[in-house]
Amino acid sequence: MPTFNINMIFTIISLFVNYSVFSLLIVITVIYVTQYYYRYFTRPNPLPGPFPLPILGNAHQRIGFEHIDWLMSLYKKYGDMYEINLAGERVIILSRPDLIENMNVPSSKTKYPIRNLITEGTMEYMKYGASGSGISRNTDYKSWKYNRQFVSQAMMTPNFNDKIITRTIELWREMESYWNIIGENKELDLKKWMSRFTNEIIFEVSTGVKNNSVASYYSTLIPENYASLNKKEKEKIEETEKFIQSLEIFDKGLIYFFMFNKLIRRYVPFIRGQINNFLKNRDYLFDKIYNIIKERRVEIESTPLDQPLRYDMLTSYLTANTPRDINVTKHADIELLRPMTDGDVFDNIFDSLLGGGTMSNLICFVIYYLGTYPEVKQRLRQEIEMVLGKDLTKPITAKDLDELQYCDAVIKEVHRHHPISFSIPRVNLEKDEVGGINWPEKTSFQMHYGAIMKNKNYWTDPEKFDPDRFYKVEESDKYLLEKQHIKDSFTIWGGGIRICPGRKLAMIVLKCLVSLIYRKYDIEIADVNEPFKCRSGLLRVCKELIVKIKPRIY
Ligand code: HEM
Repeated sequence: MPTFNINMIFTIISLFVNYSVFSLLIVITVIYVTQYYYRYFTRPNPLPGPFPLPILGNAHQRIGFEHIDWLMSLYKKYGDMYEINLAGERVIILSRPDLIENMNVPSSKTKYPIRNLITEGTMEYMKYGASGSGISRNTDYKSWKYNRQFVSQAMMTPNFNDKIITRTIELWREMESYWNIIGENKELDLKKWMSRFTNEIIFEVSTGVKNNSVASYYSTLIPENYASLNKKEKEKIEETEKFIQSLEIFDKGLIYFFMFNKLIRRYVPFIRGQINNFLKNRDYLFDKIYNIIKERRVEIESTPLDQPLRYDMLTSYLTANTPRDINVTKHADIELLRPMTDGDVFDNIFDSLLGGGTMSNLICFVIYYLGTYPEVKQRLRQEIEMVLGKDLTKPITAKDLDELQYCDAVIKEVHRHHPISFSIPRVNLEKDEVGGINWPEKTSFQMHYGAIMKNKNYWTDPEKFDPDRFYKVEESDKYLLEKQHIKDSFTIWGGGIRICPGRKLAMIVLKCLVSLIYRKYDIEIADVNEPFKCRSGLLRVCKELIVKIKPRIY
């Protein structure tokens, strides 16, 4: 079957010059559709999956579903290995541990060093070049490695864990003081508080600047306080709030650029409106972050050489491989010795800010589950008391956090049951065999953990919520399947060389905050009969969590 190029289209147009535009459109459509289905029916390694439409692929079948539920319903219909087509890209969905074992190899020799190909949608939304930059969407191994070393290094700086713990405790005390003023009988949207909390921590770690997002949010809730502020203070609060909201809007927009191709994004009326709003929001957000970078660059340049620079990720990126370099570890690889481009610095900071948002969702999920499983909350409290003692003011240490093993198990079980990262992409840069089939290089796969983490062949009674399946498993015979399979069938952070570099930081903040809250307070879900308000695009996020916070009765 020949491919139709522009000359042939002109020839066809000249043939039909006497016909109406309408007839011409019909002919072009027939040619396009025939060619589309010719390609579809002759594709290599056809797999079961929903039947696609030209231009739309399978996007129309997803309408009315959350992404996580759509993938799950297709899994139930088509099995462990099926294919979908979104924005013109064929994606193979894998829902069994043995199908994905090659994808999480923690070695530079992995055939799967990248997550996604840079699509035309990613290029538009992220304003990327062909290989991306920074870390998470980078498709060039050397450039990814170069960027990743700085994030890994930041997490390894001396006292990093202690600093995060101290900052989490400080910010918790501040947030607690606001909650106490608001009073125990008021309903709060915990999701809003948690996004500000995690954003403030991650913003400070990444940029070295305090953005006071918790205090700003509090001010917006108390009209008398807000009214007493001067114009400049109000503007600052509004700006901080706008920034947090725009990160959430950006996140929400991602799926549109993965699902719909340019034609749909540009010309389908309802979608076009949404896309324009997402792009406007993106421009605001990117400008804000670029300005932060520019300002810090000027500060560094105007700091005399004999004065030390403070340590934060942004300063580490801006000074990398320059005479002002504050990084302790230097690489021997000559190609890793260049200063960072603005694009790299931007993407690395942006990745961290998005990671902060993810943390707030997992905290909300944990709090929701603890609110609905009182016996689990009770056991968690016993552990917190055992590890931290009865003095409610005693600061938490890194050693305490290590000992909070049941807390660890609760977080894991919440994520198994209600995952944020339910489907993690991988692309092979070399041919590989998956499921007994040979796949050419640059095939897009998704490791469908949403299904893997609920598969009865790997999990005992998988629908049951029970943190014990992660707690001292080796010491009991209750969860034999888990004993054998957890390593390959569970994840929060992904795996292999692209595993989340923020996982240690996220676990510290999560465990710290859970202990600080539950040792002193009770969180009641306002309406336990209401479904948990979440949505899912590429990740599952909490939309709202209305609670009442009450001091604990001993
Ligand atoms: C509860 C919070 C978080 C969850 C559930 C989470 C989850 C994930 C997952 C599943 C991946 C993909 C890994 C893979 O492909 O195998 C990832 C990648 C990544 N995460 Fe996180 N993350 C969280 C917090 C953070 C934080 C706080 C940061 C910032 C410091 C961060 C920075 C990143 C980056 C930069 C990547 C890309 C890594 C690469 O491509 O090399 N994440 N995360």
